[in-house]
Amino acid sequence: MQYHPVHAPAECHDMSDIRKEIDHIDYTVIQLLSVRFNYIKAASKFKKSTTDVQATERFNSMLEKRKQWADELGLNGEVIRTLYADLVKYFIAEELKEFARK
Ligand SMILES: O=C(O)C(=O)C[C@]1(C(=O)O)C=C[C@@H](O)C=C1
Repeated sequence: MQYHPVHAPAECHDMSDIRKEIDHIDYTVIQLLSVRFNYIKAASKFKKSTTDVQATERFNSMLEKRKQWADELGLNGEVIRTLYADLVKYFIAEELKEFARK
């Protein structure tokens, strides 16, 4: 992902600069989560059962990959894994609602 900061971390003059960047980063992350959510809702079209919606094998491999990516990028992989597990459980609940509507 390309993120274009106004100030790089080392160029921030004060906490206001720091917090503006943090707000901008988090808004970008949440925008992308909302884009991700649209794909989740579209996924239910291709699923034949609630077991397909839950896709446990993909759920587990997807979490492992995020953990690996996080570790490679200097974050705590376990923390990111837990964060994604919580997030995607919410997405699965929404996908199940979408599946029930079709
Ligand atoms: O890959 C799928 O089958 C999806 O529905 C997407 C997704 C995800 O959010 O990444 C959601 C539910 C499944 O548990 C696995 C993955």
